[in-house]
Amino acid sequence: MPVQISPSILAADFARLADEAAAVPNADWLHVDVMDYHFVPNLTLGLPVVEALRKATATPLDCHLMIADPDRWAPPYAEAGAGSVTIHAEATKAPIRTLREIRSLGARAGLALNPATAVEPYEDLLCEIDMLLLMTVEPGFGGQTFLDVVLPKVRRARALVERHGGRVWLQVDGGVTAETIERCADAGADVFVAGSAVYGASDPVAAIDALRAAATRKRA
Ligand SMILES: O=C(CO)[C@H](O)[C@H](O)COP(=O)(O)O
Ligand SMILES: [Co+2]
Repeated sequence: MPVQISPSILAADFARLADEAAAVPNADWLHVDVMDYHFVPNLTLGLPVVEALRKATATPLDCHLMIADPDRWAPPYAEAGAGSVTIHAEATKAPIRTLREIRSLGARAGLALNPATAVEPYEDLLCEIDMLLLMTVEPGFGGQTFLDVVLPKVRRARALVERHGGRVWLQVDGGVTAETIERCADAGADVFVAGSAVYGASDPVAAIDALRAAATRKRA
């Protein structure tokens, strides 16, 4: 699978979201961080903004739900037209039911793991998901420092994914820069979220090209 880059609008100007989406035409996805003050100590945006963004851009939306009770709140994001909906393993009480519902509504289903959550207990769920998201910062805020301590888990996750046919995408999120992306790609990630490294750059298009080139070099 070719490298994919998913710029996080968490680092964009929330007053100009349609323009900010248009500023990254070379992005594969637009990463939308939904936070609720409960699962994480921050509040961002929700369904109405996702619905509005869906109409404002042709780039598929990669919704990362950092919310309590995703079993109740995740399916509407798929109904709203998100291309991918990711729920946290630490928050769901019925992952299989919720992941199946997301898929049945036409979206790709993702499962996210916090930095300290082991991947091995979720091996049997790989057949229920299209993407595994490994957080490389503690969730809640953009602009944090990449946690190298997660890299061995990325390698173990890649091995598990390959053992199950290699179909599941492996996403890393948090502190991904032109420098840290190489280590992530080397460990086996193939979908890269980048907020500050894209929207904090003077030229977001060039920043995406540079991230993609660095990751592709390492995966080759
Ligand atoms: O899920 C997230 C934080 O919880 C964000 O997607 C992530 O932090 C991206 O921002 P940056 O690239 O600036 O770290
Ligand atoms: Co995110």
